[in-house]
Amino acid sequence: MTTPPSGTEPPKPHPDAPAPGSALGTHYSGCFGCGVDHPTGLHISAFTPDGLSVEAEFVVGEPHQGAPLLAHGGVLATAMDEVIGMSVWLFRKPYVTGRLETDFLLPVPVGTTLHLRAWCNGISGRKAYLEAEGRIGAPDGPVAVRAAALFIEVEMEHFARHGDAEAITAEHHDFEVNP
Ligand SMILES: CCCCCCCC/C=C\CCCCCCCC(=O)SCCNC(=O)CCNC(=O)[C@H](O)C(C)(C)COP(=O)(O)OP(=O)(O)OC[C@H]1O[C@@H](n2cnc3c(N)ncnc32)[C@H](O)[C@@H]1OP(=O)(O)O
Repeated sequence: MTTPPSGTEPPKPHPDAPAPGSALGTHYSGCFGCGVDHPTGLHISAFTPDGLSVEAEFVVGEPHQGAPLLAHGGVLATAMDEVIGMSVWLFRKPYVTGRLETDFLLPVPVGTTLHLRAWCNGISGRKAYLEAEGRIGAPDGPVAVRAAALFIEVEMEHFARHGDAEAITAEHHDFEVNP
């Protein structure tokens, strides 16, 4: 379910994608994954090396423990969800997570810098097929976490209808609630 149908072309960068090397801002200041105003969030900040994929570093801290001095798997899955969500936003359409599969290959001690990378394997209709990995200590370090995801394209109205339209217009000035 997270593998693109055969014949799906690899994606090309969107004409409005950020330039290679650009930092990606937060999509919402209150986001648990990337929000700058979130008091206890993961505060993941990322950049795109190529307009198609995303790279970020996440330092595992004491608030992220599951077992003593080891990262909680759900926190690591959140980090994967976040960088995958950032990477699909490069295609300049809103998507939500439909399915997120996570493989935990190595324990991740508190204090570890996880080097995260997310990329898209293909888009077919409303479905985007994505992957991510988290490597310990360096961009070519051992893979501790791997994820595969199916994200589903939605209208911006999805967030207004189910969430807070005013918060969206406050941060996405191009979004009109009643266009
Ligand atoms: C202030 C601004 C805010 C706005 C910012 C916008 C830009 C964002 C930018 C950057 C983001 C960066 C970071 C984000 C990171 C976090 C992402 C998250 O965690 S998102 C939250 C968790 N996910 C949900 O809450 C989804 C809840 N689910 C739903 O709302 C619906 O189920 C939805 C929209 C996913 C699908 O519902 P339907 O009614 O539109 O469509 P149907 O027909 O059910 O599905 C379409 C196709 O997808 C398949 N599908 C759907 N769910 C599936 C699943 N779980 N597994 C497999 N296939 C699935 C279906 O089988 C169908 O396929 P067939 O067209 O028939 O081939």
